[in-house]
Order: sequence, then structure tokens, then C-alpha cells
Amino acid sequence: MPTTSPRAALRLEGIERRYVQGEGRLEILRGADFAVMEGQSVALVAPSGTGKSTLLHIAGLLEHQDAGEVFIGGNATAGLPDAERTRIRRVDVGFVYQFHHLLPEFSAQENVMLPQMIRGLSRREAATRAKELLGYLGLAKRLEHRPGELSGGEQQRVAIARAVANAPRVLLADEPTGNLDPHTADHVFHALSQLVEATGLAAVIATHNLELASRMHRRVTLQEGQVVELV
Ligand SMILES: Nc1ncnc2c1ncn2[C@@H]1O[C@H](COP(=O)(O)OP(=O)(O)OP(=O)(O)O)[C@@H](O)[C@H]1O
Repeated sequence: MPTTSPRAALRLEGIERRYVQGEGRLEILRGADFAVMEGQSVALVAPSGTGKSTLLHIAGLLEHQDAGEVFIGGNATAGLPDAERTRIRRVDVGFVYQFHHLLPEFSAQENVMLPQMIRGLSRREAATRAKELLGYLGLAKRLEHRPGELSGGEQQRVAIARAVANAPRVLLADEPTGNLDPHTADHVFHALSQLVEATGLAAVIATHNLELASRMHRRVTLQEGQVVELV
């Protein structure tokens, strides 16, 4: 019987990114290559200022690279018009940041419903999916809570539910537990890992937490502007 080989949900090829500051030039990414398969979680562990956020922003089509190509689900994105890049980002990419950025006046459930309604789902459909996701992340009893009425770990789990509400191919998380105590960080990481296993998402998680990174499928770092596998 033929076996299906895993597909790269995200592939970066020869990514270059430099910043010009006055007379100086900062070469942050110098031909970075990187691929993440469906259902795979990768920790990006590198010192501050080496370009983790830059790499995630380029991978998520939030920022343009100076050279190289980003493939999402096998489709090249570099030459696309901005409107098409935005469409792909909305459909295929979910982001989680260090701070949750939830809308304070909306409930947990409504925060998870919003991206779905923006994509055209009915209120009822969005509510059902939000409830299901929040339940999965252990927040079944927090649906009506506003962000200010949730703990830090709960807020981050709502942010994760929101990021995956539209079933993206790729989840990009930038220090998602950087603002949490170790116990809560552990809980949030566990929730993230479970989601990756359950949904076939590809996840890239920038973190300084080596213990949590050790639980991801792979670990990579940035060295001289290149992505290097850690073994
Ligand atoms: N818009 C910009 N203009 C000039 N330099 C920038 C710009 N954005 C980022 N940089 C520089 O590029 C480098 C990489 O930044 P980036 O935010 O990607 O690092 P990082 O590895 O995510 O760091 P941290 O772990 O501290 O968040 C830094 O030295 C930063 O100062």
C-alpha cells in the first residue's frame, strides 16, 4: 500500500532580511531555510535579538523578506499582491503572542468567535466552534468571562483558541508563555501540544524556556542568520 509522506505546511527557502539603520546594515537572516511538517511542533530557541520574531513575522506573511520564498501549504507567497497575502494569512496562519491581545469588552467565547465571523461564519456556527475549542482547552466554565476576569494562563489559552479558530495550517507563537509563571506556562504548553496532536497543525514556538522546548518534536536555533537544527 502506498504511504503518504508528511507534507510541509510551512517552508522557508533562502530567506534574507536586513535592516538599514543610518550608515549601518544589520543582516538578520542570511539565507535561512526551514520547513515544518503537518502535525509537527518546533521550538525556536535563540538568544535575544537574533531574529526569532523577524523569522516568525516573515513566515506568517506579516513582514516582507528581502530575498527568498515562503511556501504555505506548498504555495509560494513572495510575489503575491498584499491583498492575497492577507487572505492567506487569515486562512492559513494563526498567531499567539506573549501578551494575549484579547478584546477586553468581549467574553472569552466572543473573542474566539470574532475571527470566524470575519471569515463569514454565522454567529451560531462560530459560537459552537468557540465553545468546542474552549472546552478542549479546559475553559468550558469560562465562556462568559471577559479577559479581565481570567487568569494569565486562561487568557493565553483563549488566545490559542482564537488563533486556531479558523483551523489554520500553521500556528506561530512568539514567547507564548513568557509572561507566565512556570506552572501556568507548563499548562499552556501542554494545551498547545495537545492541539498540535489533535489537529495536524504545524506549530513554531519561539521560547526561552528550554524545559518546554524539550517537549516539542524538534528544536531549532538561529546562528549567523541561518536556521540550525538542535539535536
Ligand atoms: N524595524 C527594525 N529596524 C531596525 N532593526 C530592527 C527592526 N526590527 C528588528 N530589528 C533588529 O533586528 C534584530 C532581530 O530582532 P527580533 O525582534 O527578530 O529578535 P528576537 O530574536 O525575536 O529577540 P527577542 O528574543 O529579544 O524578542 C534585533 O537586533 C533588532 O534590533
